[in-house]
Amino acid sequence: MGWGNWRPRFNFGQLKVQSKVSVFLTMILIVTYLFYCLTGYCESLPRPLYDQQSLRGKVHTDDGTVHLSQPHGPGAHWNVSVLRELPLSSGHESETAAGSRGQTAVSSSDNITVSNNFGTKEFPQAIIIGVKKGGTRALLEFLRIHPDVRAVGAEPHFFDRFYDKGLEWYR
Ligand SMILES: Nc1ncnc2c1ncn2[C@@H]1O[C@H](COP(=O)(O)OS(=O)(=O)O)[C@@H](OP(=O)(O)O)[C@H]1O
Repeated sequence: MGWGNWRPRFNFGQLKVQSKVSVFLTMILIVTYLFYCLTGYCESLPRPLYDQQSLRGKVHTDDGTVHLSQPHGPGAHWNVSVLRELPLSSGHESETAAGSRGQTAVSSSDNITVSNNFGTKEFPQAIIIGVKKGGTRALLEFLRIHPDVRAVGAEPHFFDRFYDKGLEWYR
């Protein structure tokens, strides 16, 4: 056993096979990634909301409140839903007025306003109030179809249950 017997033992045939396999696996990964991208699975970021001019401003009220009906009798129950409308921008208005409401709106030349107010905390611009079984849910769902309307998912019960938590909680 001397130094003369030592020789590096490279198995070039095995290396070739391994590199072919790794290239093949990389190709599979790339093809899979492209497939998922093409079928829409890469859309993880929230999309900006496009303000459509023809559908603008139908929900907005001056005092921001909509009263649907009044409760009758003792124990009558109010249903309250909260609506938030996206900026009412008419092309030139968006930068100033929307900005003063803490929202970001960018107006483009073809009258499409891109507004991105994710993460902002604002009070609602309209509140749906109605008795139990008065059909408030149906009204909310119809309004929610409008692309400029954002509404809370469930009834927030701020006025009857969580009023003590204050306006910061409500916002
Ligand atoms: N347009 C119209 N016409 C007649 N009835 C209607 C309408 N829209 C909603 N509804 C009925 O209203 C009931 C639901 O009301 P609410 O959304 O206020 O329900 S809840 O109190 O919040 O649970 C619910 O009634 P029930 O199915 O008897 O529960 C709905 O069917």
